[in-house]
Amino acid sequence: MSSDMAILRRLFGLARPYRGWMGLAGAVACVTVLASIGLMAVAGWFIAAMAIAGVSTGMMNYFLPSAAIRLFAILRTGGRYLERLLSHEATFRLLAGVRLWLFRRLEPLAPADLMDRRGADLASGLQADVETLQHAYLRLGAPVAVAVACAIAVVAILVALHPPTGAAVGLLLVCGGALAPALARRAAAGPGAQAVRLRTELRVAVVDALQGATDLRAAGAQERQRAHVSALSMALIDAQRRTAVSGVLAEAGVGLCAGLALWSAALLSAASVAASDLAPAMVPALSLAALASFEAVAPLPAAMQRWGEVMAAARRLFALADRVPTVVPAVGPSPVPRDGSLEFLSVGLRYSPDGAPALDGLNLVIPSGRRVALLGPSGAGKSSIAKLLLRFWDYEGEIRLGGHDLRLYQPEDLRRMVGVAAQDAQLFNATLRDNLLMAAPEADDAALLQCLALAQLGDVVAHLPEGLDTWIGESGARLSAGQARRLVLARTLLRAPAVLVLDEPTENLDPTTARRLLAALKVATAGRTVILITHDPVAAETFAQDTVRLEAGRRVG
Ligand SMILES: Nc1ncnc2c1ncn2[C@@H]1O[C@H](COP(=O)(O)OP(=O)(O)OP(=O)(O)O)[C@@H](O)[C@H]1O
Repeated sequence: MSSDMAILRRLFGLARPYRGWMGLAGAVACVTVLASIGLMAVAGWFIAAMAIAGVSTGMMNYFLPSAAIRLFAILRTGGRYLERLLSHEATFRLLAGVRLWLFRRLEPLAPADLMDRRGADLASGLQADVETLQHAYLRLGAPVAVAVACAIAVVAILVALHPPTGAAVGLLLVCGGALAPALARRAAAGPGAQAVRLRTELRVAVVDALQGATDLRAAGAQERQRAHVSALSMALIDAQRRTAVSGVLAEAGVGLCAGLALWSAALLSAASVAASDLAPAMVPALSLAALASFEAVAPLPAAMQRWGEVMAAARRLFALADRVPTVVPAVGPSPVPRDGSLEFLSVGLRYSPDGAPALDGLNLVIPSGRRVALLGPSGAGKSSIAKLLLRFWDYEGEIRLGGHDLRLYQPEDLRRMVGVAAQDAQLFNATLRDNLLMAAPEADDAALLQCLALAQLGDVVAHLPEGLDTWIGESGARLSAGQARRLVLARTLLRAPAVLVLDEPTENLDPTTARRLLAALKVATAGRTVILITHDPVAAETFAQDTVRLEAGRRVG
C-alpha cells in the first residue's frame, strides 16, 4: 500500500495541468488573508494613534492610514469573492479532468477486470470518491499552501516590527496551525475512512432497495432491507459525528491559540512601550495583527480532518485505475480484413482461473457472407462467442476475422466490423432516437425508421404519439421485453457491420412476428456473415444456411 505522501504526490500530479488556475486562486487567497490582517492592524493603529493625537498635539496625517484601510477592505472583500470564483473554477476543471482520466483507465478494463465490482457499487463509489477528491484540492491543498505562505509573511513582518511579538505569534501559529490540525487528522483518519466505505455501502443498499422494490415486496424482504439501510445510515452518521467532534476540538484549539497570541502580543508590546522602545499605537496594531493572523490557519483543522476521507478515496481510485487490463489492445493500426470470414481455432475461455471452461477447444469456420445458427442448451457457451468477438474477454487459441488474428485489430475497428445484438445489451433512459443514434450518430430519421421496421418495430413506433421522440424509461422500462430486444437489434443493424451476432432475437415474440422478423433479417443481412444464437431449431432451420451445435463449450455437431 502506498504511503500517504506518495498518494498526495500522485493527486497533485493529476492537478498539474490546472496549476495556473490553482496558483492564481492561491495567490488571490493569500492577498485576501494578508489584506484582512493588514486591515485589522492599520485600523487598530489608526484608532489608537487618533486618540493619542487627540489628547496630545491634535496633529496627525490621517489620509494615508484611512486610504490604506479602504484599500485593505476592498482587497479583502473583492479578493474573497474572486478567490471563491477561481478556486471553484479550478476544482471543477480538475474534477472534469480526473473523471476523464479515470474513464480512460477504466474503459479497457471493462468488463473482464471489473467483474468483482458490482455496477451500482462501481458507479456510486466512483462518483463519491471523485467528489471527495475535490476536498483534496479545495479544502486540503489550497488552505495548507495559503496558510504556510501567509503565516511566513505575517511572522516576517511582525519580527521586523517587533521581534518578541513575531516570535510569540510564530510559535502559536505553529501550535494552532500545525499541532491542532495534526491531532484532528489523527483522530479523524479512522472515522473518515469508515465514512467513505459506509457511504458507498449505503448507496449500494439504497440502489438495491429501489431497483428491487417490487421483488423485495413480493418476497416480504422489504423490512429486512429497510433495517439494513437504516443500520448503515446510523453507522455513517456515527462515523461523521466522530469526525466532526475531532474537528470541533481542533477548531477550539486554534481559537485558544489565537486568543493567546492576542494576549502575548498585547503584553509583550506593552512592555516595550513601557521601556520606550515602541510607539504606544503599535500595541493595538500588533495585538490585532496577531489575532487576525489566525485567519490564515483557521481552515486547517477542517482541512486535516478530511485527510482520512481523501486518502481512502484516492487510494481506492488509484487501485482501480492501476489494474492492468487482461485484454490488451493491439499496438499499431488494424490489419485490413480480407472479407467477413470467421475462424475459431481451439478457442478456450474461462471466466475465472479456477472455474469450468465456458468454451473448451472450440473449432469453427464461418465463410464470409454465410448465415450460421448456433444451437445448444443454456450455458453451452453461445453468448460467450459474441463476447470474445468484441474482445471483452481474453481467450486461449486463435480467432481470425477476415483472415487476421482478432488480437491485431484495434477495439474501435473491431466494434465497427462486428455488431452484436446481445441479450443483456443496455438501453438508456432516453428517447428511441437517442438510443438508436448511439450506434450511428450521423444516421437520419429515414435510416432509423428503416431499421426499426426491419426489427418489426415499425408499427409500434408508428402508433406512438411522439414517434422517435418517445422516452423509453430506465433500461427501456417502458418497452415490453420483446420490444426492448428488437430495439437493441435495430440499433445493431443501423451500424451495418460486416459480421453480425444476433443473440436470441426472437425470444419473447409470438410465432408470427418471429417468422416475419427472421424473414426480414434474412433479406437485410444478405451478403454479411451472421451468427444467429437460438434455442429454437425451427428458427435455425428457416434462417441459417448452416447449423452448429454447442454443448459445454464444445462443438457437438
Ligand atoms: N460474466 C461471466 N462470469 C462468469 N461466468 C460466466 C459469465 N458469463 C457466462 N458465464 C458462464 O459461462 C458459461 C457459458 O455461458 P454463455 O452465456 O456463453 O452460455 P449460453 O449458451 O449463451 O447460455 P444461454 O442460452 O442461457 O444464453 C455458463 O456456464 C455461464 O455460467
